Amino acid sequence: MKTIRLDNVSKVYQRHFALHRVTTEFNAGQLTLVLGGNGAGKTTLMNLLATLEPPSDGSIRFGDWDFETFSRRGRRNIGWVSHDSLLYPELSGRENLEFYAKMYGIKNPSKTAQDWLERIELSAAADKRVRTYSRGMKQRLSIARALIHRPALVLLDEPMTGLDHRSKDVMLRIFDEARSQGQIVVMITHDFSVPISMADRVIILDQGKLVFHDSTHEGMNLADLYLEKTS
Ligand SMILES: Nc1ncnc2c1ncn2[C@@H]1O[C@H](COP(=O)(O)OP(=O)(O)OP(=O)(O)O)[C@@H](O)[C@H]1O
Repeated sequence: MKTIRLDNVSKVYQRHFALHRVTTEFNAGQLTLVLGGNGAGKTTLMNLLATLEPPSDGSIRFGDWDFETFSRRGRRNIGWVSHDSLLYPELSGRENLEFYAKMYGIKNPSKTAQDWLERIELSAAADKRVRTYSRGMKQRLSIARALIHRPALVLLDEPMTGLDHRSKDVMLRIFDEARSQGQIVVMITHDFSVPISMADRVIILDQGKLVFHDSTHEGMNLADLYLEKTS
């Protein structure tokens, strides 16, 4: 999947526009940061991209597929990191990853799990139960859980909030890898310590409208300014 294209997309809840005529696209090999204050429509946008709910109006195309087809046949191509880690606390980190690898039908689940444990720097704690992990360790494992099947679309809802430096560094490296492997990466953040420069593109939502999108260096600086003003 090379591009996800939104054309005049609106989402209405009880006569309230959570999103209002949003037109934009997300491309393979790009990391897009989605910014905006409370109630701006960020979560609604993620829910539409994850095909959890359809738009009220407008169209979303996932590569060659329309929304309906992608929601029936394409969900396997999504990796989502949200507030729910979807990890099993009584299993070890390794067991969690092996479980998900098997669920996705990955050929060599043990080796794949081990590779991921190394990439997220959790080899030493691999056989401890997840309930004993720190927040940062859980979050790193949760990223590996979401990306283990190499989804074409990676949705990240505030993945960096409250993380220690080491975990942040690991996350940034994993996002970079995802981008260089041609995945479409979309990340919501409220965390103003996330470097804007890590993104290829920034979009800002305000009361459901897309008020800013840019991928140039100057644009990134403007987005930085916006963040300073609104934080
Ligand atoms: N299921 C729903 N039913 C009714 N209204 C909703 C629903 N989901 C979202 N909204 C409304 O749509 C608007 C956008 O909400 P959304 O959660 O997408 O914003 P957000 O940018 O993610 O905000 P936050 O950062 O506070 O989570 C808000 O006014 C919200 O109250």
